[in-house]
Amino acid sequence: MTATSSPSSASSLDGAALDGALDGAALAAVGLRAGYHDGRQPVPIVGPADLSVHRGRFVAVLGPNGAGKTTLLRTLGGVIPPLDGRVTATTASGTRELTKMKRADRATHIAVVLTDHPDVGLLRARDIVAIGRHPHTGWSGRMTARDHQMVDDALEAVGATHLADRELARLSDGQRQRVWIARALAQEPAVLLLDEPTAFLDLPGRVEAIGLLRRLAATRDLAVVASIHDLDLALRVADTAWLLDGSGTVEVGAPEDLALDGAIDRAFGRDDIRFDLATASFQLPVDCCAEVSVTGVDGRDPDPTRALWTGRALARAGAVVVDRSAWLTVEVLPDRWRLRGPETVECTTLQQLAEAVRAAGLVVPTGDRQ
Ligand SMILES: Nc1ncnc2c1ncn2[C@@H]1O[C@H](COP(=O)(O)OP(=O)(O)OP(=O)(O)O)[C@@H](O)[C@H]1O
Repeated sequence: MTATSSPSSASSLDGAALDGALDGAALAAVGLRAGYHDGRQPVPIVGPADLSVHRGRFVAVLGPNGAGKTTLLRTLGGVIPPLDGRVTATTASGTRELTKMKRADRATHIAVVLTDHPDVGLLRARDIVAIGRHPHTGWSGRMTARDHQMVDDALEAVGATHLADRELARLSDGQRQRVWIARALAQEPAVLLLDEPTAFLDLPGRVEAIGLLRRLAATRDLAVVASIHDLDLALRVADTAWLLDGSGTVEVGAPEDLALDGAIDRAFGRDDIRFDLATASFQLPVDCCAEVSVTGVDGRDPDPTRALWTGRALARAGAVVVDRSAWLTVEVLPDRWRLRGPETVECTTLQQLAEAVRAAGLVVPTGDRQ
């Protein structure tokens, strides 16, 4: 894992160091400090950080509320200038600093999808996507056959061809999000930056949106960088995570490395809510009232899927599953559960099992729970 909180800043970097740091990245930041101005006073939120993303890769920007994800993405997209350091783009014509690129040139390399979309009145989806062609159409704004083809292509890439002639205002949140992504694709960028692309979507919609971004990264050779609040989803699909902990530090690494290293828990965990490595999820605190061993038929290993959901129901009931023999045993059978304790209880649902464990666990004096 690369911790990127090094105190280097752009002022201390010469050209060679900069080139070394880029290493062919489609977008890179060296010694970057991102933040805002309070009057004339700069207020750094993120950095100093060295970051880079290559084409074909999917980076998830993670961190708790207010950690600076939006500020970082806006800075990387050239929407706001860095407080310090450099953001550079590597195109076919070489590596250039973002702040020195013409706006149209930047727009053909980097497309940004933020959360605050403009009010587009009665424009149809196709009209919105066509706006993405502006960096290519020049001052006349006249669309060629190729431009129209690119609009169709972008709509198709996000699965929104059937929405082309619908007014944006009449689409669902998920459909609208697809159109905004299509507009960004119509720019034919190498880098796609998205701020919370799954906001307002239901769970299947979020899975679908993240799947789409991952597919776009692979099939269109795009460098995709997206801030995502769905930690579980992000940890599963991102090639790399940029983890912001709110102190300015950005930890960079494979999601699994960041999890094992404890960085995810450090960034998100609170006194009573911890990131549990065994389940890759946040665990709510429960008052443990009983230890339970879980077995399959005749003491054999249980079916892993049924055991997983059994463990969840037991945890909710305040029981902790242990690997040794315990005062309570749950036998996971193909069609039911058998709880052995002070008495044996047959349960046909996990709801019944949870209730039975609660009842059994509560009568055990703490000192007797070995
Ligand atoms: N222009 C600004 N003026 C004042 N404060 C700002 C400005 N821009 C950002 N901030 C502050 O910087 C911090 C980081 O904001 P940012 O929106 O980047 O966080 P975030 O990680 O995207 O949060 P969330 O997950 O809630 O969207 C916040 O405390 C925010 O209030």
